[in-house]
Amino acid sequence: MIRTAVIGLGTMGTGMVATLARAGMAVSAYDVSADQRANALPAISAANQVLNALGMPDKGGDVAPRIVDSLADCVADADLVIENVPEKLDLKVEVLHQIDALVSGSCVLASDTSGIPITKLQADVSAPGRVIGMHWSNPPHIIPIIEVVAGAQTSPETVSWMVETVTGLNMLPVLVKKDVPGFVENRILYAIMREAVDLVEKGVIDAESLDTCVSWGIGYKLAVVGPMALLDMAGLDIYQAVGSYLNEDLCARKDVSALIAEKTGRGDLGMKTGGGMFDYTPEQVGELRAARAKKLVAVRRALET
Ligand SMILES: NC(=O)C1=CN([C@@H]2O[C@H](COP(=O)(O)OP(=O)(O)OC[C@H]3O[C@@H](n4cnc5c(N)ncnc54)[C@H](O)[C@@H]3O)[C@@H](O)[C@H]2O)C=CC1
Ligand SMILES: Cc1ncc(C(=O)O)c(C(=O)O)c1O
Repeated sequence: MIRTAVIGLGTMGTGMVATLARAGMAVSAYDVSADQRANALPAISAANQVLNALGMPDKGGDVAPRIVDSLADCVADADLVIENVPEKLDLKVEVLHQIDALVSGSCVLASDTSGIPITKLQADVSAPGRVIGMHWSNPPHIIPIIEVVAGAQTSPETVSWMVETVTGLNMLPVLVKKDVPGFVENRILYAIMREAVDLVEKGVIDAESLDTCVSWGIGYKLAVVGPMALLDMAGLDIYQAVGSYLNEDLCARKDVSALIAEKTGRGDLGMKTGGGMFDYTPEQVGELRAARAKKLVAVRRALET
């Protein structure tokens, strides 16, 4: 049995814990915040309900995840530690450094970073060969892909072990061949996000209609026909013709838009604070999560056929 420790129980941590436990791993989890630790078990239980709806085999039996109040206790005896703290380079380097001092020489240190190059995260660790990117997608218990990313010093054995481990979770490992910022998934997502925010900011479309356009247009289509296959479906001549006047007009700003900077500056971070691009009551947050999970389960079922 693989013993896994999850560090950070925010948006990503609890669904991850449910997925790992479900696959038969012994899971312990830690968050620096007592509130987050207190809220973790109900969130893990909600994720488990979704895994039931997905028909995921339960290899975990009676072994419930342990939520602990010290990092040392959490990672003691772990074969795999998944770092899942906020996306700040210094914080991640510090947390990995602390974990490194607490684990055995064979423990794999994985990071769920959204796109910080793994080469930067392994620089301050005693055995950099065991550090690897394990990038889940939100909600982590529903979206089946996990990007596996080697840094410059990651060993081939760690990469093979991670690919096998991800497969054992009933997830789809996607091996990223170069340690580029954002890996693959977020390079694509952030190209879309930059253009989407720019269109709303410029008043070309309102936020709600933008979502309708993307979800029922390219979102729906790309789930079935990936971008490379879509080129062939549309015709490369069409892409050549449209790209030759459109590419130069697309948003190419290097900073993050003022609209987002203003909102984050005010603490409007989205569902976790009750307001972001849209507003939410606590009840609506719960209802939206459940409704979206139900739809994602149905779509995944349909796509798997
Ligand atoms: N939110 C998303 O859609 C996705 C996020 N990620 C990445 O996953 C990581 C975590 O993201 P979220 O869960 O969204 O963040 P979050 O802010 O919701 O949760 C982070 C948690 O880490 C805890 N924490 C902070 N410092 C800590 C420390 N020293 N030790 C233990 N716990 C600590 C916080 O209390 C918080 O509960 C980030 O690197 C993020 O970029 C990856 C995929 C998707
Ligand atoms: C806005 C945003 N940023 C990062 C990620 C990620 O995959 O790291 C996600 C996600 O959906 O998983 C995201 O929505």
